[in-house]
Amino acid sequence: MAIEAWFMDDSLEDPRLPHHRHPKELVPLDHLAELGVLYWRLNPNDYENDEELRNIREARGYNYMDLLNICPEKLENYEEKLKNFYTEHIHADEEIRYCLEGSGYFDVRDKDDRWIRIWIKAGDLIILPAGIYHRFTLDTNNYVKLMRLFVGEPVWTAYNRPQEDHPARKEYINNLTQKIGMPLAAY
Ligand SMILES: CSCCC(=O)C(=O)O
Ligand SMILES: [Fe+2]
Repeated sequence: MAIEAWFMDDSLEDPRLPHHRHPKELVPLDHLAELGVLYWRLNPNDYENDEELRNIREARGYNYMDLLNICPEKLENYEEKLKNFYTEHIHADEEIRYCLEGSGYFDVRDKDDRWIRIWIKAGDLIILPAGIYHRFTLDTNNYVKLMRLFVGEPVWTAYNRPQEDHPARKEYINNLTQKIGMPLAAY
């Protein structure tokens, strides 16, 4: 089954709940592609020898790789990190995450500033473009093991919203406007 994504409700309940709207409003993958979010489904078993992953890394220049276990036992400053992950932010570079075990939610803002929740599970590799507002939370399963990829020396700096004057944000909005072919008054 492909990755699932949906528009979120406005409730302030526990972020680890799904936060579907009622009735559910699912978001098709091509809608995510319009926002510059890319996605692959890979085989997470034996990822060290996976040719598909190797090809993606080669094609996109992802020479840096590390693994991140998000659970209280394995992640230092667990609470604080999770709080930061769930604070809306952008980066100057792509955010590339490959889920090897467990699951979690990447929330991204669409062109109308609505939250889209993307549910990633083992085998899902997603790329968020530089400059897209996003955040991350675990789901009620409370565990994820992620591979992080990067071009060159990794920079994980998060710039919290608002960042309308950040060059990466400006460029992102520019690309988005060109893709859609009309000005975005809201920005
Ligand atoms: C740890 S995965 C996702 C959290 C995030 O957005 C980030 O690391 O910048
Ligand atoms: Fe991020």
